[in-house]
Amino acid sequence: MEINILECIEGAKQAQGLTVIIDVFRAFSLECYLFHQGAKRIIPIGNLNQAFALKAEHPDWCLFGERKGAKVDGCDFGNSPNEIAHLDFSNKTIIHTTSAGTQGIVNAKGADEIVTASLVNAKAVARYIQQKNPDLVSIVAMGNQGVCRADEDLLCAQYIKALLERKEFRIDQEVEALKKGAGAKFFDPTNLIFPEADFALCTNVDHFDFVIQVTKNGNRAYRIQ
Ligand SMILES: O=C(O)[C@H](CS(=O)(=O)O)OP(=O)(O)O
Repeated sequence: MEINILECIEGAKQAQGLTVIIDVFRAFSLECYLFHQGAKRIIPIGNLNQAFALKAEHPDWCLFGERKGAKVDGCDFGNSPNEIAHLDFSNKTIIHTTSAGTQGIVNAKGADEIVTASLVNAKAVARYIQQKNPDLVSIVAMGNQGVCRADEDLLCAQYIKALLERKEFRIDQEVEALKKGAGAKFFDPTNLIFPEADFALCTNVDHFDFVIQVTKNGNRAYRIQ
């Protein structure tokens, strides 16, 4: 099995084989919580206008929209797992558009198959890949706004690669280090966009035992396994 780590939207464009699109802070952590809280399916969207048009056609669907970390005006929710904690999304269809995560999905046009990942379901994703045993795996760390490196996404990519290669990886230590690095924004009292509680929710390593798979045409995501 050949495993390549790629980064950002440009990396997603190059991805081939079984492709893992990673966004730890916060898109694909949020999606795990949404499925855990009952969501039926998620529609990943790149373009905001398209997301609003879909919501207008289906007013009962929930629209989650984020740009530069902030909730987009007119959306039902932003990108924060804390914002939706304890809400019931049973049987709901979710429209999700974000700066980085969903951009990765819509740009991974060369992928044979797409699954998303974050620290909260990394081990489940590695197990899924091991079961499928593809020749080629592309792991894409989506980064900040899809254009520059985010340490938490690269960390998750390296963790999944280490699991696939059965190598030791000190994930707890690395997550702790994020508090003073890429995750410091969650602890900055002047920052009103990233709630502190999101850090713990997004770094709850291997909390979920399921995988999120995107359909071949890239326009629906479902919880599998
Ligand atoms: O909402 C988020 O946490 C991020 C913001 S940024 O674009 O990465 O700075 O969006 P996401 O698409 O979840 O990475």
